[in-house]
Amino acid sequence: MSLFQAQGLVKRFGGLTATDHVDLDVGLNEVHALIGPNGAGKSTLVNLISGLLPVDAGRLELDGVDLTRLRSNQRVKAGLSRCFQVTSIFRDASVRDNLLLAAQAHSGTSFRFMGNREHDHQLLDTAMALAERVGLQHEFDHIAGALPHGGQRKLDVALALAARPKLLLLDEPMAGMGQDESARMIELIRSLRTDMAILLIEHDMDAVFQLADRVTVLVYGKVLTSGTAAAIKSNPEVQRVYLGTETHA
Ligand SMILES: Nc1ncnc2c1ncn2[C@@H]1O[C@H](COP(=O)(O)OP(=O)(O)OP(=O)(O)O)[C@@H](O)[C@H]1O
Repeated sequence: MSLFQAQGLVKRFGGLTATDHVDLDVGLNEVHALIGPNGAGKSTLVNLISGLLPVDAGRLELDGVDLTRLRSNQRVKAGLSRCFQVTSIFRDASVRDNLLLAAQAHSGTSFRFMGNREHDHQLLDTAMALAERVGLQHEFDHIAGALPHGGQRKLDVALALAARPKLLLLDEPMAGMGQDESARMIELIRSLRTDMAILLIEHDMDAVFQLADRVTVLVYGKVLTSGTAAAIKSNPEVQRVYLGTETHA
């Protein structure tokens, strides 16, 4: 039984069908990558899943909860967190303050019976634990906007983790990174899968094939094929329509 299921998703922009009856499922602790050439509909699909765009048809379910008509913030509460292609951090605030805000936002009613001091300590512990989770504990007091690009992406991941997601959507986490930063991000993503499932949209095929258990290939809004990373890598049709075009690009 899958943790997450999308069934028959459709999204039209005028005459263009950007998402054409897409089915997708992600299992517990699975890293599932979504790939496809530019304009294939990856971002649209992620926007439908996270609730940024309403679906025209289809159904979304996470851990038995129907997400289809829920707003983005309700989907976060149901266990769906998202990192953005463009980082969503507060650049002028410290790593600590970014994480404190996120911890506060997701603290819900769990601190209801605590005094103010105890509450503040608990939030600080949570913020530090999040920093440690992504390897930013030594940059805790640094200004977020002054972190190197890879550090900012890690902070973005930590902000998404504050919601304690069951499914984490990562939209091009390796974008704009050099080789060393990419390698560290790959390690981080690999370490997260013990706690959650991950849907990864990524152009870096090396990263995709290092991380993904399964891969779904989108072309012109439709699922071309879906399978294990090894099966996708050796699929001649995928090589022709996607990997081949990447090589030539
Ligand atoms: N808001 C919108 N209004 C109209 N057309 C849109 C809109 N968003 C996306 N599209 C179109 O839908 C199609 C899919 O776009 P989408 O951005 O989802 O693809 P993508 O696979 O994420 O591409 P990329 O890899 O370049 O980010 C494209 O033809 C795009 O022009």
